Amino acid sequence: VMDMCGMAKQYNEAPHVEKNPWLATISVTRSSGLEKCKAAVITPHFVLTAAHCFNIDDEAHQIKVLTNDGKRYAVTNVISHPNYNVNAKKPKIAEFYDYDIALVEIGDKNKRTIKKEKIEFNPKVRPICIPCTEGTTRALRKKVAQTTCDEHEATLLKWGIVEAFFITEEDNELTRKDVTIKTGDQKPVCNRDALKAPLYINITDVSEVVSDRFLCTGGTEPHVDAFTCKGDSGGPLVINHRQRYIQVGVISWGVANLCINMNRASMTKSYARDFHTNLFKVLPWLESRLKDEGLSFL
Ligand SMILES: CO[C@H]1CCN(Cc2c(C)cc(C)c3[nH]ccc23)[C@H](CO)C1
Repeated sequence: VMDMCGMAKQYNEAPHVEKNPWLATISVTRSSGLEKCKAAVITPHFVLTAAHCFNIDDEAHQIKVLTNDGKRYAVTNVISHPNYNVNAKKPKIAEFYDYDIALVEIGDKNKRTIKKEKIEFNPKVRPICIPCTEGTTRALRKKVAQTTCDEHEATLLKWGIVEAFFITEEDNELTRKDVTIKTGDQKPVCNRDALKAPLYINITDVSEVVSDRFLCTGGTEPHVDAFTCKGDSGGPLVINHRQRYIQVGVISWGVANLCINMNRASMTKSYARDFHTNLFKVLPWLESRLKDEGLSFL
C-alpha cells in the first residue's frame, strides 16, 4: 500500500520543508530562458502541476523536478489534461485556463535502467493526499469500505467559506499563505472579479472564462486572503483536516499580478482573486493516468 499521504511535521520549530514535504519545483529550460512552476508530490513516479507551465514544443529532457531534499529528477513524460488548450477561445479570449492541470512522470527513459528512477521519500519529501483515494479516506478518519467520493467532497468543500492554504517560497523559505475557498453564495461574487483581469476586460459573461472546473479564492471578504504570483502556478491548494493534508486544487491563474519577480505587494486588492483547477472535477482523468500507482481510487 502507498505510504500514508498528507503527513507532515507539526511542531513549531520544524523546518519548513518538513512541514510542507510535498512541495516540488518544476524547471523548464528553454532557449528563451528558464521557466519555473510549483508542483505537489503525489506518488513516487508523479507530481501534479498546471498544464500552462509547459509549451507544446517542450521536451521531457528540458524539464526537471526538484524536491525539498535538493534532489533533481529527470522527467519521462508530461501528461496535460486533454481538454486544456490556452488558445481555445482566441482571439476573443487571449488565454483560456480551463482544465489547467498536468501530471509529470519521473524517470529517465534514456537510461537503460530496468526500474524507473522514482522519488525517494524522507522527512523532507512526502506525498500529499488527493481526493477520492483510499489514502484520503484514512486521512479523513472515515471507514474505508463505506466512504464515497461524494462524502470526500462534502467533507472537504463544504458549502460556504472553506479555509485552505497554498505554499510559496519567500527568501528561499517555504511559507503557507492562507486563503478561503468561496463555495457558497460568495462563489459568483468571487468568480465575477475574473473580468477585472487585463485580458478579460471586454468579456461580459464570466462563465466564458471561469468554467465549473475552478475553485475561487482571494479578495478581502470574509478575511483578507493571500494572493498568488505567477511563480506559484501549479502549486497545490491544500486543506488541513485535523493535521492531515489534502490537495483540492492546482493553482492556475490570478486576476492581478501583484508581484514583481515574486516580490509580493504589501497590500492586496478586493478583486485580487485566484483560480485553481478543482481536483474533484478531473477525477476520471486523474484515475486513468494514475491507475498503476497504488492509490486505490474510490
Ligand atoms: C486572464 O489574464 C491574466 C491571466 C493570469 N495572469 C498571470 C498569472 C498566471 C499566468 C498565473 C498565476 C498563478 C497568477 N497569479 C497572479 C497572476 C497570475 C495575468 C494577470 O496578471 C493575466
